[in-house]
Formats: sequence, structure tokens, C-alpha cells
Amino acid sequence: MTQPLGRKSLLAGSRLGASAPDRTGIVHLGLGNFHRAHGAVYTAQAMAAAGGDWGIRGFAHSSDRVVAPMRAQDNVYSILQLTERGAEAGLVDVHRDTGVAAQDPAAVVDAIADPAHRIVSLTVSEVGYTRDPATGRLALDAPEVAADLTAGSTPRTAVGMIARGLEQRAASGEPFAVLSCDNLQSAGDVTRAVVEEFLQAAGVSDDVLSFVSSSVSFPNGMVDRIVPRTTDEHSRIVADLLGVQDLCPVPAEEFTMWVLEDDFAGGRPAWDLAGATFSNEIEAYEMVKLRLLNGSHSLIAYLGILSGAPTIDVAWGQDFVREAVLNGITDDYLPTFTPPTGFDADAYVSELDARWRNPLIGHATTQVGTDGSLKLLQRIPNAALFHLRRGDMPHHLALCIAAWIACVAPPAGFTPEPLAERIVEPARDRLAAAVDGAVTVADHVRRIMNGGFFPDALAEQDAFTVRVADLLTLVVRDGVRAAAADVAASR
Ligand SMILES: NC(=O)c1ccc[n+]([C@@H]2O[C@H](COP(=O)([O-])OP(=O)(O)OC[C@H]3O[C@@H](n4cnc5c(N)ncnc54)[C@H](O)[C@@H]3O)[C@@H](O)[C@H]2O)c1
Ligand SMILES: O=P(O)(O)OC[C@@H](O)[C@@H](O)[C@H](O)[C@H](O)CO
Repeated sequence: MTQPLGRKSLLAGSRLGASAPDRTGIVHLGLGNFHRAHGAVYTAQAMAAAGGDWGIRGFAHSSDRVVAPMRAQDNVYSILQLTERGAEAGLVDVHRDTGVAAQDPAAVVDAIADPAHRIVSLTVSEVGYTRDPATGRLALDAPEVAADLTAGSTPRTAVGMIARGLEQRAASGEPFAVLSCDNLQSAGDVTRAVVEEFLQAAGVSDDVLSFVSSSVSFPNGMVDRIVPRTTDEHSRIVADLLGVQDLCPVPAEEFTMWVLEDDFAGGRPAWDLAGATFSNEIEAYEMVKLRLLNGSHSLIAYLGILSGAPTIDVAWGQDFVREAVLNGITDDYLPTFTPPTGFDADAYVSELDARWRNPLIGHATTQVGTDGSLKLLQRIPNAALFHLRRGDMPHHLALCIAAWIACVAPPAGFTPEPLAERIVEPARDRLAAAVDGAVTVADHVRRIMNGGFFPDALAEQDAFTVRVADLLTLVVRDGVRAAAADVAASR
């Protein structure tokens, strides 16, 4: 009989952060699995190595799915590391308080304003930045942003809560850092831009704007660890390994990486002692991660879903997927950026192969394929434009978009594998409205490419739209393997 997990229970395995004080120095927005297996672990390790009042006050965005079990076990939880050698579990004890932003958004605003806190970190997913896909700027017309900007309202979006928190904080003048840990290109710069756009639209004083520009830093960074959703099986393995019943364990691969700009206006934990790298080459690291890993991940996911593969390792085990992805890395991604000093592309790709092959991870293709309308923006347009502006066709990037459309906005008469229905796609209704009445696949694709789902610069590239349409036609008529074969033959 296993006992419930909590600070007072008998604990087995390694426990990170056990000696941490109760004071909190970091506010975290987005208490999902990634933060709990990445930033939280680095912070616990940094505190174990060097101390500091860096305990985390964590907020989930809207549901208590994670918060309720976290609270029931004193905010302690386990990481289940799924390695080629088998599973290993350890406990993380670094969250000192948890809550749900939607239930008490004012608490988030106050926590950001509280001078004791020196960092707000974010894993709110690409959706959480409330940006307009066509312009990349804060979506001032989106109903949730407009509501946050209404005078006297309590903000509910992540950007609104941060902006109002900084507005309050300006009174104390205490320096602060806003640290995005989402898969965004130039994550810090993007976050600063949307927060400042919010403050300007809200008509705050010049003093507040000058506080944010001079005393609040928005470091850029690259985050990497594959962290799937938790299943009952993960809980069972943790119970076996640790002898405790954890209600919210987090499964994760062994690999972990964090590269950051060292620009924390109010100080930071000793994350370097926990294995994080501080570098001035963040953009280069981001390119490697967002294009080679995330861009390829999307292609594996959509080709996998269209061929009935439920997980990344199963999709990756298919020759046509491996061929498309590896050729896509060589032809379409690697030429588009200057990698960081000392980067070894062959070694990186071989490590990716091992990570995607890991059968214990069970990373659902539908999880990776979720929110594609926002994720693909980080992974495809800039790389595609690099080639198109030189007169070259990035066939694999076109294939990725065609496969995404086949999954989430299939043309009339085409029904993708049932897995496709499990993809959470916030733009599904808008996509359906855009293609309503389309008579040909070419028309279907043109309406999407020109419908505000992609940056205008990509929408203007007619040849790319035509190539996406050709590939979608092949998917519909002959299947996804035929489309991938056409891409292979076009190299
Ligand atoms: N899981 C991974 O492998 C991984 C790896 C690297 C980076 N990331 C980054 O972390 C993000 C979260 O991943 P996860 O695995 O924790 O996912 P998750 O589904 O467990 O958590 C998503 C989090 O985003 C929050 N969120 C969702 N919509 C929001 C909105 N509109 N506004 C504010 N918050 C919102 C949710 O409350 C939740 O905390 C990813 O989108 C990605 O940017 C994840
Ligand atoms: O995390 P997302 O939702 O942005 O994208 C899904 C995957 O591509 C991603 O989670 C990777 O697993 C991760 O970025 C690896 O570090």
C-alpha cells in the first residue's frame, strides 16, 4: 500500500529543494508539465547548490487540474525520467504556493508587483502571447485582449496580468525580469514587445513606460526537454519506484538544455550551477532548436497522424517520415541560419534521432500537433522565406503545411485518420470558415494561405502556395506517402 506524497511522508529517491526557504522569489505563469520538469528543476538544483530565496509561486492559467493535486501534496511532485536504461524517479520541492490565475487574477498582478519577487517566468504556450499571426504584434482586436484593456477591468490574459503587475511595480521601482520559457523565436524580445504594446494601448504614464524600459529586463533564451502528458501508467511507475502515491507526476526524457542571456535586472538563481548555459549566441541556439527540433517535430507529428501513428517514436519508425525529416533538415533548415560556435550538425541530428526513437516517452503526435496555427509560425515562415527569396522551393516546409491542413482543415471529400480529431487547434473554426465553399484543393489552400493565418510576406509567395496545394492534392488523392515521395523526387 503506497502512502500519499507530501512533505511529511516518508520520501524515497532524490529530493531537490528540500532545504529551500518558504520565501518566494519567482512567480511562474503556466504550471504545466514543461515548467515542472524544466525551469522548476533547474531552480531546485540551483538552490541546492547555492541557496537563495528563489522558491516559486506558481499559477496555472485556467484550471486546477495541476494545482489541486499539487496543493494536496504540499506542492511536492515527482519527475519520472524515462531513459534507455529504464525509468528513474526523483522529487521536486521548490513551489511554495500554487494557484489558478483565472480564479484570482488580481493575485497574479499583486505577486508581480511584490518587490520580494524578482522574476516572472512563463510557460503559457504560444497561444498565451495573444499575438496576431499575420503581424506578430499584440492582437488588440482579440476579445480577451480588448476586455483586458477596458478601463478598470482585472486583466485575465498573461500579457495583461504582467503589464498591470509591472504598472503597479513601477511605484517601488524594484528591478525585475520577465522570462519567457516558451518555444518562441526571440522569446524575450517578443514578450517585451507585447507587454509594452499593452501598456501603450492602456495609456499608462510615461513613468511606467520608462520603468519598464529601464528597470525590467526580458532575457532571451532557448529551452529544451521533451516532456509529454502524464498518464496513469506514469503514476503507477512512480508508486513502484518511490513507494508514494503522486497525484501529479511529470514524465520527461533525460536530455535537458537551457541557454539564456544573462540579463536579470533583479538577480537570478545560480542556474549555471544547475547546468544552464549563459551565452550571447541565443539567436543561434534558438534557430537550432526551433527549426531542427521543433520544425521537424511538427513534420513528424502531422505525417505521423496522417499515417495513423499515435506517438512520435512510432511515426519516426516509418522510413518515409525519417526520409522527409532528415532531408528537410539538410535542404530546408540547415542553410537558413548560422549555428552557435562549435555546433556539430551531425552529432545534433544523431542525438535527435535517439530522442525521437525513445519508446518510453510515448509523446503523442496529437500533443506535438496541437496549436499548429501558432506553433508553425515559429518553425516555418522565416525559413521558407529564406529560400523563396532566393528563388528556391523549400519542399519539406510546404509538405509540413500541407499535412497540417490535411489534419485540421481537410478539403471537402477527404477524411484524415481519426487521430486528427484529437488535435487541439484553436483556429479550427476560423479555418473552416475560410475554406467554406472552396471548389478545388488549390482554392482551399489559397484561402488559408491568404486568410491571415500566416505572415503576409509568406502569403505573397504564390509559388509556395501552389506547392502546398500540389502536395495537399497528393495527400488527398494518393495518400501522405505519395506526397512525401513527390517531395523526395523534387530534391
Ligand atoms: N512539453 C514540452 O516538451 C516542451 C518543451 C519545450 C518547451 N515547451 C514550452 O512549454 C509550453 C507548455 O508546454 P507544457 O508541456 O507544459 O504544456 P501543458 O499543456 O502541460 O501546459 C500548457 C500551459 O499553458 C497554459 N496556457 C494555455 N493556454 C493559455 C493561455 N491562453 N494563456 C495563458 N496560459 C495558457 C496552461 O495553463 C498550462 O499551464 C509549450 O507550449 C512550449 O512553448 C514545452
Ligand atoms: O512544446 P510545444 O507545444 O511548443 O511543441 C511540441 C514539441 O515540438 C515540443 O514540446 C518539444 O517536445 C520541445 O520543444 C522539446 O524541447
